[in-house]
Amino acid sequence: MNGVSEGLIIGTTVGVVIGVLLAVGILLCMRYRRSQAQIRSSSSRRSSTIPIRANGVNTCAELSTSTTGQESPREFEDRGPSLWIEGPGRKSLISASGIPKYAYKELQKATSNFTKLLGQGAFGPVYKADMSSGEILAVKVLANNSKQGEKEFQNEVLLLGRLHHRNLVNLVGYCAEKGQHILLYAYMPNGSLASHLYGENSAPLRWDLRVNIALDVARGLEYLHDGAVPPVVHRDIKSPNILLDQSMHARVADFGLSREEMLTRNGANIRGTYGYLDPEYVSSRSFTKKSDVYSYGVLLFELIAGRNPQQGLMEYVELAAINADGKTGWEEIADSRLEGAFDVEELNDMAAAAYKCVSRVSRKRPSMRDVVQALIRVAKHSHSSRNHHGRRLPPGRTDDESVDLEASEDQSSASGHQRQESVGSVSELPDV
Ligand SMILES: Nc1ncnc2c1ncn2[C@@H]1O[C@H](COP(=O)(O)OP(=O)(O)OP(=O)(O)O)[C@@H](O)[C@H]1O
Repeated sequence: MNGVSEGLIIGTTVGVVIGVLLAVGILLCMRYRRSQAQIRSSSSRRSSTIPIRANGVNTCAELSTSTTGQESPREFEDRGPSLWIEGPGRKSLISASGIPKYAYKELQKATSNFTKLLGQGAFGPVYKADMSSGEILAVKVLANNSKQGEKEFQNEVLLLGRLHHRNLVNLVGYCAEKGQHILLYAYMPNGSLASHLYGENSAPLRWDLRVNIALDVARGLEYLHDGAVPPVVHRDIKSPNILLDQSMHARVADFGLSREEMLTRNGANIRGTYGYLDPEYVSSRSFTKKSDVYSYGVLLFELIAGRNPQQGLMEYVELAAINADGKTGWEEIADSRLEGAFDVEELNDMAAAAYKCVSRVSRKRPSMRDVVQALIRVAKHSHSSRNHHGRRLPPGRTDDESVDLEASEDQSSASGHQRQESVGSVSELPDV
């Protein structure tokens, strides 16, 4: 009898424990579901505050899983539907496709009432902002008088919220208050490539840094052309739009913003910057990825020659091309500030790639994917000769690039591209 009552007690206790555990489990499950639903509705409320306007090539609906996008939103999304970020005095919910909205007052304080001017661009002034969280941002206030301000704002907020790459100046927030349209970007402490190439107070850029910058920009553009779906055409690649971060990595800025149209002498409207404009675009008015490739070729020649188009860069290039057969002999246009400290083979390979990019016939220009592969080989050569002659890594730049270069090579061979190992492999680019 004793045995029976003991069994009854044990059975009842086990039953009660299981019941309690089940009840707690169900409760936790319900709370979790409710919090997920709240997050979802809150994030969709936030997304709906972002003005959306699908508008041709400069709009991006979704990103592909392209291997070129090291920081692709797909990766971001895979970590969960949304992330919370917290800073002193504010709490923002970031949805996978959205970006945080900042209060005008907060920006007013961080920019000392919009007095810390970094510079003035075609879209309006850019200020440095010291946020209370300790973050430093660049705040671009879109000019009120800009006819296209609203459209550009809508384009960029929507587009940049979805584009993430380490070679792009990523949008980190926006503000739409008091009739103002403001874009917030990561602050690039080393300024623009133009300021390094042409600034009187800047030390000359070393050759190995120029090679790295060329590859960084090519990767940023490759991501825009081949990683974004639908593809994004930049339309204004030039040295002032290439910014350098704290490690001297280059990042492409100002994409998604459509510049005010310029009037040509014959009265027709074109967009972009003189000297970088694809001649085919000027005659056909049709801007394509290959028009970006042309502007990128001009930028490569800027890196080589230390001159900009306003200083007669392309005339200089055409003169040199007469002697250079397109592949060798480019050293005669090398920037005098380099004082001969460059590898002739690397310079010729970079110039040969640049020359193909600036072909007058767009279909003869390489894709950015091909340019990246050619520049990887130049950069690899540059890295290995630096290692051979003792390490001379730029300040802040680590040797992890060599790992990156390997990874990208693997990707190209995985996708069936057969590449030869010599530096002279730019010959694989289409002939001009
Ligand atoms: N994220 C940033 N970090 C640091 N400085 C920046 C940043 N964005 C812009 N700047 C600086 O602010 C100034 C204005 O930049 P903006 O991009 O508006 O115009 P721009 O590229 O000089 O000219 P344009 O608008 O004609 O292309 C430039 O000196 C630029 O280097």
